[in-house]
Amino acid sequence: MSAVRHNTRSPNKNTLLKVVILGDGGVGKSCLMNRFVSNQFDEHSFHTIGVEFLNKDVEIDSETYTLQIWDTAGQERFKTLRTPFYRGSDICMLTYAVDDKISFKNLQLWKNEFLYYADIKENAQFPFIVIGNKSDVTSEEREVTQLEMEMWCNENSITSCIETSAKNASNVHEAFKMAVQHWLRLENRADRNEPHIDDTVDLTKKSTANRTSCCIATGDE
Ligand SMILES: Nc1nc2c(ncn2[C@@H]2O[C@H](COP(=O)(O)OP(=O)(O)OP(=O)(O)O)[C@@H](O)[C@H]2O)c(=O)[nH]1
Repeated sequence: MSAVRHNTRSPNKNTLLKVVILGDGGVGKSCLMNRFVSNQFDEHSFHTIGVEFLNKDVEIDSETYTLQIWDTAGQERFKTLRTPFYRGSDICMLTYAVDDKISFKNLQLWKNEFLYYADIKENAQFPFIVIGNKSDVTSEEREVTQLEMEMWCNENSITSCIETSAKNASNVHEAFKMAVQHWLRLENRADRNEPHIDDTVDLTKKSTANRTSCCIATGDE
């Protein structure tokens, strides 16, 4: 499986994207999915066992994308139930809770687990997005700053991150939209680099590959 799949979009057909949400148990993965898909929030959400998925359409630049969102069980004891579902993912949301430093420190483990079980080469470009959920908590309860999130992303070459609250619906829609936009950037880049059969290669010309740089967005777009 390639890290970024070749674009097969056609004008009348929705693009189906598999989005997997990973992170420690209790950071709010199920609540994020339910807020996004059904605009509902459950104060007493139960732990997920294995995986669950829901579909939701998003529109970006007049194109519709169907997101197949996979909510996984964050607890260690469910590892063998969740990891078989990583393969074929188009987007990975690495999630922590801003009032839980350990869940933030564990992002590295989640990233590694995803790369391993999705069978993606370490150095391949893959659309990861980091989500700091529970941004509604008080400043006394907060254990991870936005700056710490941005620094971690920089160190890990992740260009998209955002703080959300599934509870008060802040930035939830934006997070999923940002994830698709990130996927599109990599997809378009892969398209540009795709050689065409009738291309003539000028070996005397130096490469001027026009790499777009993307920036971290941490608030409303
Ligand atoms: N304050 C606050 N609480 C939240 C938010 N999102 C989720 N919660 C609460 O956090 C708890 C865990 O939420 P879940 O969505 O079940 O967490 P999860 O990451 O899916 O957990 P696992 O299924 O065990 O992996 C629940 O009590 C939610 O009500 C949020 O944005 N803010």
